[in-house]
Amino acid sequence: MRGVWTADQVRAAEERLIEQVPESTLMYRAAFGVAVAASDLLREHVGRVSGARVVLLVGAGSNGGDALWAGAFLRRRGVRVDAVLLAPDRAHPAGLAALRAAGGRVLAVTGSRSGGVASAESHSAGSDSAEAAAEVTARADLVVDGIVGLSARGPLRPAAAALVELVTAPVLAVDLPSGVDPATGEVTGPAVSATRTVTFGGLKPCHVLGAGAIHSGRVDVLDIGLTEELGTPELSLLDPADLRRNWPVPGPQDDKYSQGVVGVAAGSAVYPGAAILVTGAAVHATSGMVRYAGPAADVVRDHWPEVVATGTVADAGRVQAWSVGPGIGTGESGREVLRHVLRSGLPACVDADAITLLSQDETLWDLRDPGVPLVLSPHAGEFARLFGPVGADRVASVRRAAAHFDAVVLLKGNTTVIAAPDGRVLVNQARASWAATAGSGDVLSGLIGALLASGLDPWAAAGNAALLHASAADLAARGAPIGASALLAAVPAAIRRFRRAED
Ligand SMILES: NC(=O)C1=CN([C@@H]2O[C@H](COP(=O)(O)OP(=O)(O)OC[C@H]3O[C@@H](n4cnc5c(N)ncnc54)[C@H](O)[C@@H]3O)[C@@H](O)[C@H]2O)[C@H](O)CC1
Ligand SMILES: [K+]
Repeated sequence: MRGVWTADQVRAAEERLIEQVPESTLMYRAAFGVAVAASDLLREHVGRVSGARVVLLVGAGSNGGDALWAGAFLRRRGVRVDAVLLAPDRAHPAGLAALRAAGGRVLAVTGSRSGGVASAESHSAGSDSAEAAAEVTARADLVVDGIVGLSARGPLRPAAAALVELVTAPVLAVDLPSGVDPATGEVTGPAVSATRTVTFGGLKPCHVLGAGAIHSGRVDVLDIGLTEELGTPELSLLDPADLRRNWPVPGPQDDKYSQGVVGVAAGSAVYPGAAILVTGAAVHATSGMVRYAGPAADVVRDHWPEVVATGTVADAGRVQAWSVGPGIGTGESGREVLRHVLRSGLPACVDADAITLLSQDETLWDLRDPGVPLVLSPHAGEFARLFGPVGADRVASVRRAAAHFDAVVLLKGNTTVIAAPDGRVLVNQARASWAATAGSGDVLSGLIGALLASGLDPWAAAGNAALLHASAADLAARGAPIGASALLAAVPAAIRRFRRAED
């Protein structure tokens, strides 16, 4: 599992570390890491380091300081470095002196009320027109983004925004791509699109959430001594090694019952698709047995002969967990199915129509045994019905909902957020949006139900299912749109890939 820490946590860790190590040492370490990454990128994209042109975009804070020091290190490798100071009077003094001493060129740009590069003023520090800054930026082999870091607030100021829009070269972001909200990953205006980001101590929310994850490019975490001081992460990400360790596979002593039998209550005679998809996902996710209960029993049997299918949940037989909801409808028959599942005292993944039913009829909650795990897996619309609009801070909303319902809540989306009632949060950022297709959520329900039946902790069940689901979508799509059936068919290949994956 990889941790993700908030800006406040990082600052607190830095304060503790500074009692042992001078602040400037941390900046050298950070800047040295940035310079190494910049050299790598130059080799990769330009084929050389010495003689290549690097432009540093430098803001008012220590993020700019990191960039300036990195520029000084790069000068020693023969790189031609231009620093564009976006807040010339507040540029990091020691960093600026170091860059100058190393022979770096400095251009100062200040924004005006009307904003933008064209209205920049000159500054005593250098040659200094906004046009000159725009020109060097447009000609750079690599741009180092030191505009803002952890203390970024709101959209980029106009001068920075205008320069960012001119960049065509690969960008190395220092700590995080400027223009992205550090806490939520939200992008509401011009923002740096980094090829690579070098961050310090640990990942921050903007590296893994929403548009921020895309704008960050590849993220390298550099331990400058902070990592030990960071404490409990705010969020976590599952990595392939977690999935490999967690995904249940049969052992020599296992039989079809011992691995956990999953019950599927989904679909209807008129809409059998959900039944087929949820059941199919459960069949592919784990070995053992899947029982289907509902009006689509005949179709399910035709499709998945290995499934034990019955007409009603009451006749389903023994299961260890339920996957309930997709396609059951929001009328009385669906309500009766959900009642049965909630009364059963078994772990359940509650999705789709079952979520709508819960949002319409509060009394359904009373049927639940509070000691038994529940996973709610809404999309944003269902979440809104259940708990109110998600808002910009998805993590905070989902965490509140999980505590409120005393359930694991998995909010689907390009960034899937999975919160446990005790406040733990997992996020899974899909690399592409191929899973945004009808029926894809049904597949996820089946995966979660199967993992619950195998006895996995419900938070881990939901998280592992989300990671596997996104990976199956990528594998199936390979660059072209897919339907949920193709996603479902790719589930075994995705499991195989994780089970073979190296750490
Ligand atoms: N603790 C660590 O991990 C280390 C961090 N380092 C680097 O330091 C920055 C954080 O530095 P800080 O001075 O706190 O803040 P910023 O550089 O992010 O800049 C704040 C500065 O920028 C102005 N500003 C805020 N929002 C905007 C905006 N939208 N547009 C333009 N300007 C903006 C604001 O006025 C402030 O003055 C961290 O990211 C690391 O890169 C260390 O060097 C190593 C240890
Ligand atoms: K930055």
